[in-house]
Amino acid sequence: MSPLAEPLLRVSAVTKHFQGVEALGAVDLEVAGGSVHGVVGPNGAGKTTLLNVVSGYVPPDEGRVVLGGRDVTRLTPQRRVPLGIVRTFQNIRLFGGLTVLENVLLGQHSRAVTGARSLWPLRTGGDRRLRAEAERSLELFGLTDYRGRRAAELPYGLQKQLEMARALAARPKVLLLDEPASGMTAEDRRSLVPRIRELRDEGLTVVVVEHDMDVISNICDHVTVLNFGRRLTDGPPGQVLASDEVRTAYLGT
Ligand SMILES: Nc1ncnc2c1ncn2[C@@H]1O[C@H](COP(=O)(O)OP(=O)(O)OP(=O)(O)O)[C@@H](O)[C@H]1O
Repeated sequence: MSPLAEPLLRVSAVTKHFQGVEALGAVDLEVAGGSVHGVVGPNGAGKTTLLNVVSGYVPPDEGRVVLGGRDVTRLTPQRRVPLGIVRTFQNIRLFGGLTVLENVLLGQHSRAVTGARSLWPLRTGGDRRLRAEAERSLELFGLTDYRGRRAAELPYGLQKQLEMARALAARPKVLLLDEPASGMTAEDRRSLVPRIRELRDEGLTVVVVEHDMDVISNICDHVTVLNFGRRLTDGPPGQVLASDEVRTAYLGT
């Protein structure tokens, strides 16, 4: 990002404590539109808390979250989705009894309305445009052949892909992925990389928390490293991941 460009997402001086533990201490994050931005760091560094603050699941003690110039710090997660902040979770949260396609259709409607009307496309078969969009999300994540299967029946790696397909269906401006590669087979991990790149090439902005450094270095334009709730450093992945201070933070030596 050029120093003059306004980031699409800006987190400013966010602090969060849990019972005296500082999970985040005055953390800044600037995410350029159309980029993939990685957030890495050792266990307990504050990565998920940062995603929770950006998506609205955890209110910060101090600091601000601004999307496209609009302050969203006080909005609920549900109010942030239609504005374009959509996330996946470390622990999968799907509707196991619904089909793969139905899960994606529900994802589409989380961007507009909540309550009974949000089930409208399931009841009526949905309109063609929404269907086509849902099919596209399924295709992108290799789920087309599974569209009629109950989500709970899918193997774990495909459930993770479905979580991403459903989040994508909400048409995010910023897609927040919490450990998308965790629990996936090596093959699933390999297929994740081109999928996320393709989304970025289409203009989507992605913030990804991930422990797999191969995935991070293959998909990210920029990486922020957290350590003990503080921003240790940030920059291009090659430079950041090779730095001595980052290696020391990970190895604890
Ligand atoms: N709801 C909570 N209640 C109490 N403490 C919490 C809560 N959420 C996070 N913490 C604490 O805040 C700190 C940061 O946790 P967080 O989950 O954000 O780290 P992380 O970098 O995502 O870790 P991991 O890589 O293990 O998922 C940890 O000390 C954690 O125990």
